[in-house]
Amino acid sequence: MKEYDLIVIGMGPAGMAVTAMASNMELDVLAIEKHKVGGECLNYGCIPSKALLKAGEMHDVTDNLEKYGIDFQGKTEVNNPLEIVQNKLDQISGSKTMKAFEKADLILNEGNAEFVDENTVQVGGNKYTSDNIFIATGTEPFVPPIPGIEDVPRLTNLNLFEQDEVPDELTIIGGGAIGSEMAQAFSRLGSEINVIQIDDHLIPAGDKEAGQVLEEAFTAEGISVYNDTSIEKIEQRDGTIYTHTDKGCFSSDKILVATGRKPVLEPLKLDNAGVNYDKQGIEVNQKMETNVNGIYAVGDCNGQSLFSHAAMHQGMIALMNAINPLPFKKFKRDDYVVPWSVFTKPEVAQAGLTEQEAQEKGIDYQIIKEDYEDYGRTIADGKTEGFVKVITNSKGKIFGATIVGEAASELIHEWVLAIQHDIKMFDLMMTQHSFPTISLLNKRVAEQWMMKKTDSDFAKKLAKTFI
Ligand SMILES: Cc1cc2nc3c(=O)[nH]c(=O)nc-3n(C[C@H](O)[C@H](O)[C@H](O)COP(=O)(O)OP(=O)(O)OC[C@H]3O[C@@H](n4cnc5c(N)ncnc54)[C@H](O)[C@@H]3O)c2cc1C
Ligand SMILES: NC(=O)c1ccc[n+]([C@@H]2O[C@H](COP(=O)([O-])OP(=O)(O)OC[C@H]3O[C@@H](n4cnc5c(N)ncnc54)[C@H](O)[C@@H]3O)[C@@H](O)[C@H]2O)c1
Repeated sequence: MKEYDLIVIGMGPAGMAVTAMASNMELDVLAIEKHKVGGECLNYGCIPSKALLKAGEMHDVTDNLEKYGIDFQGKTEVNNPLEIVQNKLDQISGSKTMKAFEKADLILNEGNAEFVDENTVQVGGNKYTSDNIFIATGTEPFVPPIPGIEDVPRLTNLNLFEQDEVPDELTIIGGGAIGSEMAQAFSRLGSEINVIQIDDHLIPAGDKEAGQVLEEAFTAEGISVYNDTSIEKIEQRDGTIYTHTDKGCFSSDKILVATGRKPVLEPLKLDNAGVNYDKQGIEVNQKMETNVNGIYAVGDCNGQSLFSHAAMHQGMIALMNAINPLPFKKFKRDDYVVPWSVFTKPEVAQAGLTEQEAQEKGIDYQIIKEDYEDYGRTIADGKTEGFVKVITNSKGKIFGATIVGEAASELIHEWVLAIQHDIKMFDLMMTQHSFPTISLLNKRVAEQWMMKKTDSDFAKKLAKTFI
Protein backbone atom coordinates (compact mmCIF):
# COMPACT_ATOMS: atom_id res chain seq x y z
CA MET A 1 0.00 0.00 0.00
CA LYS A 2 1.65 3.25 -1.13
CA GLU A 3 1.82 6.11 1.37
CA TYR A 4 1.54 9.74 0.19
CA ASP A 5 2.05 13.12 1.87
CA LEU A 6 -1.36 14.09 0.51
CA ILE A 7 -4.33 12.42 -1.18
CA VAL A 8 -6.74 14.69 -3.06
CA ILE A 9 -10.15 13.33 -4.16
CA GLY A 10 -11.86 15.19 -7.02
CA MET A 11 -10.11 17.30 -9.67
CA GLY A 12 -12.38 20.33 -10.00
CA PRO A 13 -11.06 23.81 -9.16
CA ALA A 14 -10.65 22.96 -5.45
CA GLY A 15 -8.80 19.66 -5.93
CA MET A 16 -6.65 21.00 -8.75
CA ALA A 17 -5.62 24.02 -6.68
CA VAL A 18 -4.51 21.77 -3.80
CA THR A 19 -2.73 19.36 -6.16
CA ALA A 20 -0.91 22.09 -8.08
CA MET A 21 0.25 23.94 -4.95
CA ALA A 22 1.25 20.83 -2.99
CA SER A 23 3.15 19.16 -5.82
CA ASN A 24 4.89 22.45 -6.55
CA MET A 25 6.16 22.31 -2.96
CA GLU A 26 7.65 18.90 -3.80
CA LEU A 27 5.08 17.10 -1.64
CA ASP A 28 4.21 13.57 -2.72
CA VAL A 29 0.61 13.92 -3.98
CA LEU A 30 -1.95 11.39 -5.19
CA ALA A 31 -4.77 13.02 -7.20
CA ILE A 32 -7.91 10.98 -7.88
CA GLU A 33 -10.63 11.90 -10.39
CA LYS A 34 -13.48 9.57 -11.28
CA HIS A 35 -14.55 11.40 -14.46
CA LYS A 36 -12.96 14.46 -16.12
CA VAL A 37 -10.13 16.68 -14.92
CA GLY A 38 -11.44 20.24 -14.40
CA GLY A 39 -14.64 19.10 -12.69
CA GLU A 40 -18.00 20.78 -13.08
CA CYS A 41 -16.43 24.18 -13.71
CA LEU A 42 -14.41 23.36 -16.80
CA ASN A 43 -16.59 20.66 -18.31
CA TYR A 44 -20.21 21.56 -17.50
CA GLY A 45 -20.20 24.90 -15.70
CA CYS A 46 -18.29 28.17 -15.73
CA ILE A 47 -16.39 27.75 -18.97
CA PRO A 48 -19.04 26.38 -21.37
CA SER A 49 -21.62 28.78 -19.93
CA LYS A 50 -19.33 31.77 -20.48
CA ALA A 51 -18.46 30.57 -24.00
CA LEU A 52 -22.16 30.32 -24.83
CA LEU A 53 -22.90 33.73 -23.29
CA LYS A 54 -20.16 35.17 -25.52
CA ALA A 55 -21.75 33.60 -28.60
CA GLY A 56 -25.08 35.14 -27.59
CA GLU A 57 -23.45 38.52 -27.01
CA MET A 58 -21.83 38.47 -30.45
CA HIS A 59 -25.19 37.72 -32.04
CA ASP A 60 -26.83 40.50 -30.04
CA VAL A 61 -24.32 43.08 -31.33
CA THR A 62 -25.87 43.18 -34.81
CA ASP A 63 -29.34 43.78 -33.35
CA ASN A 64 -28.09 46.86 -31.55
CA LEU A 65 -25.83 48.53 -34.11
CA GLU A 66 -28.40 51.19 -34.94
CA LYS A 67 -28.08 52.54 -31.38
CA TYR A 68 -24.56 53.58 -32.43
CA GLY A 69 -25.61 55.12 -35.73
CA ILE A 70 -24.64 52.10 -37.79
CA ASP A 71 -27.02 50.58 -40.26
CA PHE A 72 -26.61 46.81 -40.69
CA GLN A 73 -28.15 45.43 -43.87
CA GLY A 74 -26.77 41.92 -43.62
CA LYS A 75 -28.24 38.80 -42.05
CA THR A 76 -26.84 36.70 -39.23
CA GLU A 77 -27.64 33.04 -38.73
CA VAL A 78 -26.99 30.87 -35.69
CA ASN A 79 -25.17 27.78 -36.94
CA ASN A 80 -23.14 25.79 -34.45
CA PRO A 81 -22.37 27.73 -31.26
CA LEU A 82 -22.71 24.60 -29.11
CA GLU A 83 -20.15 22.75 -31.27
CA ILE A 84 -17.76 25.67 -30.95
CA VAL A 85 -18.23 25.66 -27.17
CA GLN A 86 -17.20 21.98 -27.12
CA ASN A 87 -14.12 22.76 -29.28
CA LYS A 88 -13.11 25.43 -26.79
CA LEU A 89 -13.44 22.95 -23.91
CA ASP A 90 -11.21 20.47 -25.77
CA GLN A 91 -8.66 23.26 -26.22
CA ILE A 92 -8.57 24.00 -22.47
CA SER A 93 -8.68 20.44 -21.20
CA GLY A 94 -5.64 19.39 -23.20
CA SER A 95 -1.99 19.59 -22.27
CA LYS A 96 -2.32 22.96 -20.47
CA THR A 97 -4.62 21.49 -17.82
CA MET A 98 -2.67 18.25 -17.52
CA LYS A 99 0.49 20.25 -16.71
CA ALA A 100 -0.85 20.51 -13.14
CA PHE A 101 -0.16 16.78 -12.77
CA GLU A 102 3.44 16.71 -13.96
CA LYS A 103 4.69 16.30 -10.41
CA ALA A 104 1.72 14.35 -8.97
CA ASP A 105 0.37 10.83 -9.42
CA LEU A 106 -3.04 10.93 -11.10
CA ILE A 107 -5.64 8.17 -11.03
CA LEU A 108 -8.21 9.05 -13.69
CA ASN A 109 -11.44 7.29 -14.59
CA GLU A 110 -11.07 4.29 -12.31
CA GLY A 111 -14.32 4.86 -10.42
CA ASN A 112 -15.18 6.56 -7.16
CA ALA A 113 -12.59 6.97 -4.44
CA GLU A 114 -13.92 5.74 -1.10
CA PHE A 115 -12.66 5.79 2.48
CA VAL A 116 -11.54 2.55 4.06
CA ASP A 117 -10.58 4.26 7.31
CA GLU A 118 -9.41 7.74 8.30
CA ASN A 119 -6.01 7.33 6.65
CA THR A 120 -6.85 4.99 3.79
CA VAL A 121 -8.58 5.58 0.47
CA GLN A 122 -9.50 2.90 -2.04
CA VAL A 123 -9.95 3.33 -5.78
CA GLY A 124 -9.95 0.85 -8.64
CA GLY A 125 -9.31 -2.02 -6.22
CA ASN A 126 -6.11 -0.47 -4.79
CA LYS A 127 -5.55 1.17 -1.41
CA TYR A 128 -3.50 4.28 -0.64
CA THR A 129 -2.70 5.92 2.69
CA SER A 130 -1.94 9.42 3.90
CA ASP A 131 -2.17 11.52 7.06
CA ASN A 132 -3.62 14.39 4.96
CA ILE A 133 -6.69 13.70 2.82
CA PHE A 134 -8.45 16.49 0.92
CA ILE A 135 -12.02 15.85 -0.22
CA ALA A 136 -13.01 18.05 -3.18
CA THR A 137 -15.86 16.12 -4.75
CA GLY A 138 -18.21 18.99 -5.64
CA THR A 139 -21.94 18.77 -6.24
CA GLU A 140 -24.50 17.63 -8.80
CA PRO A 141 -27.75 19.29 -9.96
CA PHE A 142 -30.58 19.18 -7.42
CA VAL A 143 -33.85 18.23 -9.08
CA PRO A 144 -36.87 19.29 -6.97
CA PRO A 145 -39.67 16.78 -6.34
CA ILE A 146 -42.14 18.27 -8.85
CA PRO A 147 -44.77 15.72 -9.99
CA GLY A 148 -43.82 14.33 -13.41
CA ILE A 149 -40.32 15.85 -13.52
CA GLU A 150 -38.63 12.43 -13.45
CA ASP A 151 -40.71 11.21 -16.40
CA VAL A 152 -39.85 13.94 -18.92
CA PRO A 153 -36.55 14.39 -20.77
CA ARG A 154 -34.88 17.31 -19.05
CA LEU A 155 -31.74 19.33 -19.40
CA THR A 156 -29.43 20.20 -16.54
CA ASN A 157 -25.99 21.76 -16.83
CA LEU A 158 -24.66 18.21 -17.39
CA ASN A 159 -26.26 17.76 -20.83
CA LEU A 160 -27.17 21.37 -21.71
CA PHE A 161 -23.96 22.07 -23.63
CA GLU A 162 -23.99 18.71 -25.41
CA GLN A 163 -27.18 19.37 -27.39
CA ASP A 164 -26.90 19.22 -31.18
CA GLU A 165 -28.69 22.52 -31.69
CA VAL A 166 -30.18 25.51 -29.97
CA PRO A 167 -33.79 24.65 -28.99
CA ASP A 168 -36.65 26.70 -30.46
CA GLU A 169 -38.43 26.95 -27.11
CA LEU A 170 -36.88 26.46 -23.71
CA THR A 171 -38.62 26.58 -20.33
CA ILE A 172 -36.11 27.28 -17.59
CA ILE A 173 -36.99 26.28 -14.03
CA GLY A 174 -34.94 28.54 -11.77
CA GLY A 175 -33.97 32.19 -11.97
CA GLY A 176 -30.70 31.90 -10.06
CA ALA A 177 -27.21 32.13 -11.52
CA ILE A 178 -27.55 29.24 -13.97
CA GLY A 179 -31.15 29.98 -14.97
CA SER A 180 -30.43 33.66 -15.63
CA GLU A 181 -27.17 33.20 -17.52
CA MET A 182 -28.59 30.45 -19.70
CA ALA A 183 -31.86 32.32 -20.30
CA GLN A 184 -29.95 35.20 -21.85
CA ALA A 185 -27.44 33.06 -23.75
CA PHE A 186 -30.11 30.88 -25.40
CA SER A 187 -32.49 33.79 -25.97
CA ARG A 188 -29.78 35.70 -27.81
CA LEU A 189 -29.12 32.60 -29.90
CA GLY A 190 -32.76 32.40 -30.94
CA SER A 191 -34.65 30.33 -28.32
CA GLU A 192 -37.97 31.53 -26.97
CA ILE A 193 -37.49 31.54 -23.20
CA ASN A 194 -39.78 31.39 -20.18
CA VAL A 195 -38.04 31.55 -16.78
CA ILE A 196 -40.14 30.18 -13.92
CA GLN A 197 -39.07 30.39 -10.30
CA ILE A 198 -40.47 30.24 -6.77
CA ASP A 199 -38.45 33.26 -5.60
CA ASP A 200 -39.63 36.85 -6.00
CA HIS A 201 -36.68 38.24 -7.99
CA LEU A 202 -33.94 37.04 -10.32
CA ILE A 203 -30.66 35.99 -8.63
CA PRO A 204 -32.48 35.46 -5.32
CA ALA A 205 -29.20 35.07 -3.41
CA GLY A 206 -28.49 38.74 -4.12
CA ASP A 207 -29.99 42.22 -3.86
CA LYS A 208 -33.66 42.53 -4.86
CA GLU A 209 -33.24 45.84 -6.73
CA ALA A 210 -30.38 44.36 -8.78
CA GLY A 211 -32.58 41.38 -9.68
CA GLN A 212 -35.26 43.79 -10.82
CA VAL A 213 -32.83 45.70 -13.08
CA LEU A 214 -31.85 42.37 -14.65
CA GLU A 215 -35.50 41.41 -15.10
CA GLU A 216 -36.20 44.71 -16.90
CA ALA A 217 -33.30 43.98 -19.26
CA PHE A 218 -34.61 40.45 -19.83
CA THR A 219 -38.11 41.74 -20.58
CA ALA A 220 -36.69 44.24 -23.07
CA GLU A 221 -34.90 41.36 -24.83
CA GLY A 222 -38.08 39.29 -24.99
CA ILE A 223 -37.32 36.85 -22.15
CA SER A 224 -40.41 36.20 -20.00
CA VAL A 225 -39.83 35.89 -16.26
CA TYR A 226 -42.41 34.42 -13.87
CA ASN A 227 -41.52 35.05 -10.22
CA ASP A 228 -43.33 33.63 -7.18
CA THR A 229 -44.55 30.80 -9.35
CA SER A 230 -45.39 27.37 -8.10
CA ILE A 231 -45.08 24.43 -10.50
CA GLU A 232 -47.86 21.88 -10.13
CA LYS A 233 -46.74 19.20 -12.58
CA ILE A 234 -44.70 18.61 -15.70
CA GLU A 235 -45.72 16.24 -18.50
CA GLN A 236 -44.76 15.37 -22.05
CA ARG A 237 -47.30 14.86 -24.84
CA ASP A 238 -46.46 14.35 -28.54
CA GLY A 239 -42.90 15.55 -28.06
CA THR A 240 -43.90 18.79 -26.32
CA ILE A 241 -43.23 19.39 -22.63
CA TYR A 242 -45.97 21.10 -20.63
CA THR A 243 -45.07 22.86 -17.37
CA HIS A 244 -48.26 23.46 -15.39
CA THR A 245 -48.04 26.29 -12.86
CA ASP A 246 -50.32 28.52 -10.80
CA LYS A 247 -49.67 31.19 -13.47
CA GLY A 248 -50.70 29.03 -16.43
CA CYS A 249 -49.24 26.26 -18.57
CA PHE A 250 -45.99 26.71 -20.53
CA SER A 251 -45.22 24.47 -23.49
CA SER A 252 -41.72 24.00 -24.91
CA ASP A 253 -39.44 21.61 -26.82
CA LYS A 254 -37.09 21.38 -23.85
CA ILE A 255 -36.86 22.24 -20.16
CA LEU A 256 -33.76 23.19 -18.23
CA VAL A 257 -33.77 22.45 -14.50
CA ALA A 258 -31.52 24.92 -12.68
CA THR A 259 -32.79 24.74 -9.12
CA GLY A 260 -29.62 24.52 -7.05
CA ARG A 261 -27.08 21.83 -6.21
CA LYS A 262 -26.58 18.89 -3.86
CA PRO A 263 -23.35 17.18 -2.74
CA VAL A 264 -22.47 13.66 -3.87
CA LEU A 265 -21.30 12.00 -0.66
CA GLU A 266 -22.60 8.44 -0.56
CA PRO A 267 -19.90 6.91 -2.80
CA LEU A 268 -17.17 8.35 -0.54
CA LYS A 269 -18.23 6.09 2.39
CA LEU A 270 -17.41 8.88 4.83
CA ASP A 271 -18.72 6.81 7.76
CA ASN A 272 -15.71 4.50 7.41
CA ALA A 273 -13.53 7.48 8.35
CA GLY A 274 -15.99 8.91 10.90
CA VAL A 275 -16.40 12.18 8.94
CA ASN A 276 -19.55 14.20 9.80
CA TYR A 277 -21.84 15.47 7.03
CA ASP A 278 -25.42 16.49 6.42
CA LYS A 279 -27.69 17.24 3.43
CA GLN A 280 -25.81 20.49 2.72
CA GLY A 281 -22.40 18.87 2.58
CA ILE A 282 -19.39 17.83 4.63
CA GLU A 283 -19.08 19.70 7.93
CA VAL A 284 -15.90 21.77 8.23
CA ASN A 285 -14.50 24.28 10.67
CA GLN A 286 -12.93 27.64 9.86
CA LYS A 287 -9.68 25.88 8.90
CA MET A 288 -11.60 23.82 6.32
CA GLU A 289 -10.88 20.69 8.38
CA THR A 290 -13.57 18.10 9.07
CA ASN A 291 -14.19 16.66 12.55
CA VAL A 292 -11.42 14.14 11.74
CA ASN A 293 -7.91 15.46 12.19
CA GLY A 294 -6.06 15.60 8.83
CA ILE A 295 -9.17 15.24 6.65
CA TYR A 296 -10.18 18.48 4.89
CA ALA A 297 -13.25 19.20 2.73
CA VAL A 298 -12.87 22.03 0.22
CA GLY A 299 -15.01 23.55 -2.52
CA ASP A 300 -18.67 22.88 -3.22
CA CYS A 301 -18.73 19.58 -1.30
CA ASN A 302 -18.95 21.49 2.01
CA GLY A 303 -21.89 23.59 0.76
CA GLN A 304 -20.38 26.91 1.92
CA SER A 305 -19.83 29.10 -1.16
CA LEU A 306 -20.56 27.44 -4.48
CA PHE A 307 -18.09 29.31 -6.67
CA SER A 308 -14.90 28.23 -8.41
CA HIS A 309 -12.77 31.02 -6.93
CA ALA A 310 -14.06 30.14 -3.43
CA ALA A 311 -13.30 26.47 -4.10
CA MET A 312 -9.70 27.27 -5.09
CA HIS A 313 -9.30 29.67 -2.17
CA GLN A 314 -10.57 27.10 0.32
CA GLY A 315 -8.14 24.56 -1.14
CA MET A 316 -5.30 27.02 -0.62
CA ILE A 317 -6.36 27.80 2.98
CA ALA A 318 -6.69 24.12 3.85
CA LEU A 319 -3.28 23.26 2.41
CA MET A 320 -1.60 26.18 4.18
CA ASN A 321 -3.20 25.05 7.44
CA ALA A 322 -2.10 21.45 6.87
CA ILE A 323 1.56 22.43 6.42
CA ASN A 324 1.58 25.14 9.11
CA PRO A 325 2.85 23.81 12.45
CA LEU A 326 1.74 26.87 14.48
CA PRO A 327 -1.75 26.24 15.93
CA PHE A 328 -2.37 29.96 16.65
CA LYS A 329 -1.45 31.05 13.10
CA LYS A 330 -4.06 29.10 11.18
CA PHE A 331 -5.84 30.58 8.16
CA LYS A 332 -9.58 31.04 8.73
CA ARG A 333 -12.25 30.97 6.04
CA ASP A 334 -14.28 33.91 7.35
CA ASP A 335 -11.29 36.26 7.23
CA TYR A 336 -11.71 36.38 3.47
CA VAL A 337 -14.58 38.05 1.57
CA VAL A 338 -16.21 35.87 -1.11
CA PRO A 339 -17.39 37.96 -4.05
CA TRP A 340 -19.62 36.58 -6.77
CA SER A 341 -20.69 37.73 -10.19
CA VAL A 342 -23.38 36.63 -12.61
CA PHE A 343 -22.27 37.13 -16.20
CA THR A 344 -25.51 38.30 -17.79
CA LYS A 345 -25.83 41.71 -19.49
CA PRO A 346 -26.08 43.66 -17.29
CA GLU A 347 -23.78 41.75 -14.94
CA VAL A 348 -24.71 41.40 -11.29
CA ALA A 349 -21.96 41.35 -8.64
CA GLN A 350 -21.89 41.21 -4.87
CA ALA A 351 -19.34 41.54 -2.07
CA GLY A 352 -20.11 41.49 1.64
CA LEU A 353 -23.66 42.13 2.83
CA THR A 354 -26.66 42.95 0.67
CA GLU A 355 -29.01 45.69 1.89
CA GLN A 356 -31.52 43.03 2.99
CA GLU A 357 -28.82 41.18 4.99
CA ALA A 358 -27.70 44.43 6.66
CA GLN A 359 -31.32 45.04 7.70
CA GLU A 360 -31.70 41.51 9.07
CA LYS A 361 -28.49 41.91 11.09
CA GLY A 362 -29.79 45.17 12.61
CA ILE A 363 -26.75 47.13 11.36
CA ASP A 364 -27.02 50.92 11.53
CA TYR A 365 -26.21 51.57 7.88
CA GLN A 366 -26.66 54.11 5.14
CA ILE A 367 -26.97 53.41 1.41
CA ILE A 368 -24.89 55.33 -1.11
CA LYS A 369 -25.89 54.67 -4.70
CA GLU A 370 -24.50 55.86 -8.01
CA ASP A 371 -26.51 55.22 -11.16
CA TYR A 372 -24.82 54.25 -14.42
CA GLU A 373 -27.13 56.65 -16.28
CA ASP A 374 -25.48 59.67 -14.60
CA TYR A 375 -21.94 59.08 -15.87
CA GLY A 376 -20.45 60.33 -19.14
CA ARG A 377 -18.54 57.16 -19.98
CA THR A 378 -21.50 54.82 -19.58
CA ILE A 379 -23.68 57.22 -21.59
CA ALA A 380 -20.98 57.28 -24.30
CA ASP A 381 -20.90 53.47 -24.29
CA GLY A 382 -24.70 53.20 -24.38
CA LYS A 383 -24.57 51.15 -21.16
CA THR A 384 -26.72 53.24 -18.86
CA GLU A 385 -28.63 50.53 -17.01
CA GLY A 386 -27.55 49.71 -13.49
CA PHE A 387 -26.06 51.06 -10.30
CA VAL A 388 -23.32 50.73 -7.71
CA LYS A 389 -24.89 50.49 -4.26
CA VAL A 390 -22.77 50.50 -1.14
CA ILE A 391 -23.82 49.69 2.42
CA THR A 392 -21.76 51.92 4.70
CA ASN A 393 -22.12 54.13 7.79
CA SER A 394 -21.25 57.66 8.90
CA LYS A 395 -17.66 56.57 9.64
CA GLY A 396 -17.29 55.22 6.12
CA LYS A 397 -16.99 51.57 7.15
CA ILE A 398 -18.01 49.39 4.22
CA PHE A 399 -20.30 46.42 4.94
CA GLY A 400 -21.23 45.43 1.42
CA ALA A 401 -21.54 46.41 -2.22
CA THR A 402 -23.96 45.41 -4.96
CA ILE A 403 -23.25 46.31 -8.56
CA VAL A 404 -25.50 45.70 -11.51
CA GLY A 405 -24.33 47.01 -14.85
CA GLU A 406 -21.54 46.94 -17.39
CA ALA A 407 -18.28 45.46 -16.01
CA ALA A 408 -19.84 44.86 -12.56
CA SER A 409 -17.78 41.65 -12.24
CA GLU A 410 -14.59 43.74 -12.52
CA LEU A 411 -15.69 46.71 -10.39
CA ILE A 412 -16.63 44.52 -7.45
CA HIS A 413 -13.03 43.65 -6.56
CA GLU A 414 -12.24 47.12 -5.24
CA TRP A 415 -15.02 46.62 -2.69
CA VAL A 416 -13.74 43.15 -1.81
CA LEU A 417 -10.36 44.66 -1.00
CA ALA A 418 -11.96 47.49 0.98
CA ILE A 419 -14.18 45.21 3.07
CA GLN A 420 -11.48 42.60 3.71
CA HIS A 421 -8.88 45.17 4.78
CA ASP A 422 -11.26 47.65 6.44
CA ILE A 423 -10.44 50.40 3.95
CA LYS A 424 -12.89 53.26 4.51
CA MET A 425 -14.94 55.40 2.10
CA PHE A 426 -12.61 58.34 2.70
CA ASP A 427 -9.61 56.26 1.53
CA LEU A 428 -11.45 55.28 -1.65
CA MET A 429 -12.39 58.88 -2.30
CA MET A 430 -8.71 59.83 -1.98
CA THR A 431 -7.66 57.10 -4.44
CA GLN A 432 -7.36 58.40 -7.99
CA HIS A 433 -9.13 56.38 -10.67
CA SER A 434 -8.33 56.95 -14.36
CA PHE A 435 -10.97 58.94 -16.17
CA PRO A 436 -13.19 57.80 -17.83
CA THR A 437 -12.99 54.20 -16.66
CA ILE A 438 -16.17 52.51 -15.55
CA SER A 439 -14.50 51.75 -12.21
CA LEU A 440 -14.44 55.49 -11.54
CA LEU A 441 -18.06 54.91 -10.55
CA ASN A 442 -16.65 53.31 -7.37
CA LYS A 443 -14.81 56.52 -6.50
CA ARG A 444 -17.92 58.56 -7.27
CA VAL A 445 -19.81 56.52 -4.67
CA ALA A 446 -17.13 57.44 -2.11
CA GLU A 447 -17.31 61.11 -3.19
CA GLN A 448 -21.06 61.06 -2.72
CA TRP A 449 -20.60 59.64 0.80
CA MET A 450 -18.19 62.50 1.58
CA MET A 451 -20.56 65.11 0.18
CA LYS A 452 -23.36 63.78 2.38
CA LYS A 453 -21.01 63.98 5.34
CA THR A 454 -20.07 67.59 4.67
CA ASP A 455 -23.69 68.56 3.99
CA SER A 456 -24.32 69.59 7.62
CA ASP A 457 -24.68 72.99 9.26
CA PHE A 458 -21.64 72.23 11.44
CA ALA A 459 -19.39 71.32 8.50
CA LYS A 460 -20.55 74.35 6.52
CA LYS A 461 -19.93 76.71 9.48
CA LEU A 462 -16.49 75.21 9.97
CA ALA A 463 -15.56 75.78 6.33
CA LYS A 464 -16.81 79.38 6.47
CA THR A 465 -14.81 80.04 9.64
CA PHE A 466 -11.48 78.83 8.30
CA ILE A 467 -11.63 79.95 4.69
C1 LIG B 1 -23.59 26.10 -15.34
C2 LIG B 1 -22.67 26.54 -14.24
C3 LIG B 1 -22.00 27.74 -14.37
C4 LIG B 1 -21.13 28.16 -13.35
N1 LIG B 1 -20.48 29.35 -13.51
C5 LIG B 1 -19.66 29.77 -12.54
C6 LIG B 1 -18.95 30.99 -12.68
O1 LIG B 1 -19.08 31.70 -13.66
N2 LIG B 1 -18.12 31.38 -11.68
C7 LIG B 1 -17.96 30.62 -10.55
O2 LIG B 1 -17.18 31.01 -9.68
N3 LIG B 1 -18.61 29.44 -10.40
C8 LIG B 1 -19.46 29.01 -11.36
N4 LIG B 1 -20.10 27.82 -11.21
C9 LIG B 1 -19.86 27.03 -9.99
C10 LIG B 1 -18.55 26.21 -10.12
O3 LIG B 1 -18.63 25.38 -11.24
C11 LIG B 1 -18.34 25.39 -8.86
O4 LIG B 1 -18.39 26.22 -7.73
C12 LIG B 1 -16.99 24.69 -8.91
O5 LIG B 1 -16.91 23.81 -10.00
C13 LIG B 1 -16.74 23.90 -7.62
O6 LIG B 1 -15.49 23.29 -7.69
P1 LIG B 1 -15.16 21.97 -6.87
O7 LIG B 1 -13.73 21.67 -7.15
O8 LIG B 1 -15.58 22.13 -5.46
O9 LIG B 1 -16.10 20.84 -7.46
P2 LIG B 1 -16.37 20.31 -8.95
O10 LIG B 1 -15.98 21.26 -9.97
O11 LIG B 1 -17.78 19.84 -8.92
O12 LIG B 1 -15.41 19.06 -9.09
C14 LIG B 1 -15.56 17.90 -8.31
C15 LIG B 1 -14.87 16.75 -8.98
O13 LIG B 1 -14.85 15.62 -8.10
C16 LIG B 1 -15.06 14.43 -8.83
N5 LIG B 1 -15.56 13.42 -7.90
C17 LIG B 1 -16.73 13.44 -7.20
N6 LIG B 1 -16.80 12.37 -6.39
C18 LIG B 1 -15.65 11.67 -6.55
C19 LIG B 1 -15.14 10.47 -5.98
N7 LIG B 1 -15.80 9.80 -5.03
N8 LIG B 1 -13.93 10.02 -6.42
C20 LIG B 1 -13.22 10.70 -7.36
N9 LIG B 1 -13.67 11.84 -7.92
C21 LIG B 1 -14.86 12.33 -7.52
C22 LIG B 1 -16.08 14.86 -9.89
O14 LIG B 1 -16.06 13.97 -11.00
C23 LIG B 1 -15.59 16.26 -10.24
O15 LIG B 1 -14.67 16.24 -11.32
C24 LIG B 1 -20.95 27.35 -12.20
C25 LIG B 1 -21.62 26.13 -12.09
C26 LIG B 1 -22.47 25.73 -13.09
C27 LIG B 1 -23.17 24.40 -12.95
N1 LIG C 1 -21.60 33.23 -12.30
C1 LIG C 1 -21.52 32.37 -11.29
O1 LIG C 1 -20.75 32.54 -10.35
C2 LIG C 1 -22.36 31.14 -11.30
C3 LIG C 1 -23.05 30.77 -12.46
C4 LIG C 1 -23.82 29.63 -12.41
C5 LIG C 1 -23.87 28.88 -11.25
N2 LIG C 1 -23.19 29.27 -10.16
C6 LIG C 1 -23.27 28.49 -8.91
O2 LIG C 1 -24.07 27.37 -9.09
C7 LIG C 1 -25.02 27.27 -8.05
C8 LIG C 1 -26.29 26.70 -8.57
O3 LIG C 1 -26.95 27.62 -9.46
P1 LIG C 1 -28.52 27.52 -9.67
O4 LIG C 1 -28.91 28.61 -10.59
O5 LIG C 1 -28.89 26.12 -9.99
O6 LIG C 1 -29.11 27.74 -8.20
P2 LIG C 1 -29.50 29.04 -7.38
O7 LIG C 1 -29.52 28.61 -5.98
O8 LIG C 1 -28.72 30.20 -7.80
O9 LIG C 1 -31.03 29.33 -7.83
C9 LIG C 1 -32.03 28.36 -7.66
C10 LIG C 1 -33.27 28.82 -8.40
O10 LIG C 1 -34.19 27.73 -8.47
C11 LIG C 1 -35.48 28.20 -8.12
N3 LIG C 1 -36.24 27.04 -7.59
C12 LIG C 1 -35.84 26.16 -6.65
N4 LIG C 1 -36.80 25.21 -6.49
C13 LIG C 1 -37.80 25.51 -7.37
C14 LIG C 1 -39.05 24.90 -7.68
N5 LIG C 1 -39.47 23.80 -7.07
N6 LIG C 1 -39.82 25.49 -8.61
C15 LIG C 1 -39.41 26.63 -9.24
N7 LIG C 1 -38.24 27.23 -9.00
C16 LIG C 1 -37.45 26.67 -8.07
C17 LIG C 1 -35.25 29.31 -7.13
O11 LIG C 1 -36.36 30.18 -7.07
C18 LIG C 1 -34.00 29.97 -7.73
O12 LIG C 1 -34.39 30.89 -8.71
C19 LIG C 1 -25.19 28.66 -7.50
O13 LIG C 1 -25.35 28.59 -6.11
C20 LIG C 1 -23.93 29.37 -7.86
O14 LIG C 1 -23.10 29.45 -6.75
C21 LIG C 1 -22.44 30.38 -10.17
